[in-house]
Amino acid sequence: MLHITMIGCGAIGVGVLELLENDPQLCVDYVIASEGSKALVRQRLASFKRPPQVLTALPADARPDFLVECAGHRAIEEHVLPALERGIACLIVSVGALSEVGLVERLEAAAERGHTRIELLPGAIGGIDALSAAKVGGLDSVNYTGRKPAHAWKNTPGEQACNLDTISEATVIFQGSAREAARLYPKNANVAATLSLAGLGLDRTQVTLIADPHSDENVHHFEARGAFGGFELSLRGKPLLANPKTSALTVYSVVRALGNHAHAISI
Ligand SMILES: NC(=O)C1=CN([C@@H]2O[C@H](COP(=O)(O)OP(=O)(O)OC[C@H]3O[C@@H](n4cnc5c(N)ncnc54)[C@H](O)[C@@H]3O)[C@@H](O)[C@H]2O)C=CC1
Ligand SMILES: O=C([O-])CC(=O)C(=O)O
Repeated sequence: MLHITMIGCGAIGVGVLELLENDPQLCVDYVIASEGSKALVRQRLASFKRPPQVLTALPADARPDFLVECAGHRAIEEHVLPALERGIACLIVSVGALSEVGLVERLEAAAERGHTRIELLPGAIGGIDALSAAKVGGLDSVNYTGRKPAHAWKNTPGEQACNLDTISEATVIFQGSAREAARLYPKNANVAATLSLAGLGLDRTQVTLIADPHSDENVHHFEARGAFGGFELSLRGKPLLANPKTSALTVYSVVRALGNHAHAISI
């Protein structure tokens, strides 16, 4: 059985725990929550058959097989970097955080010192295997379009680009590089950052973001061209009820990654 520690227990974390509850090969022993959310997280986990212990930091003597981050940028600084130094393999969901200058290098250095590894999860997007394989032969272009319901862009610069409450048709709220998208839309930058890291990097990956008052899905579309030929992928993700900015596929992506480590055959 693999022993897991999970950082963050919001929309993704709870979804993952629900799906792992009856898995005999995976056990989440600890959930790391921020001090202010500990009580709420304990309440969320009260109905679980084998609720993990809720702590604010990994105990010094704990040695989980994997630490899974489902919390955000600050959690990478607070928990992932120290865990890597301790030799604990980490799975990261908040890939958008890696757009911060220098963070990729710091994660690599910490993993090297701890003789361990970091796995960036595909989360809400698919086709990352094909894109990163295509990169080996050389890529010419990667263009990504993210289309979400208008209300999913609340509290972002999308509010300055248009009136999200009254637009009557799909409206482009951003066009530019993945680096600029990550700077302006840090909470919606995970897919753009994942495509950039797998493909052409933050400066050469082109991003368009759209607020669509008629959509109830998070639609991720990208087109890649290079020596391998070309491909395009459109993924219409259902948002999670608990957080409409997050697609349900992200939860399944975490469960798949953990299952691949636990089971004899990985796919
Ligand atoms: N790779 C991808 O495709 C996707 C990645 N994400 C990312 O996953 C992360 C989690 O998403 P959701 O579960 O929807 O968010 P959420 O807001 O529902 O839950 C996040 C939880 O993490 C906790 N948290 C925040 N900082 C923490 C810290 N320093 N230590 C411990 N706990 C902390 C919060 O209290 C909250 O309970 C976000 O960073 C989001 O951007 C979300 C969707 C797709
Ligand atoms: O669809 C999702 O779950 C998240 C998303 O757009 C992003 O962070 O890039």
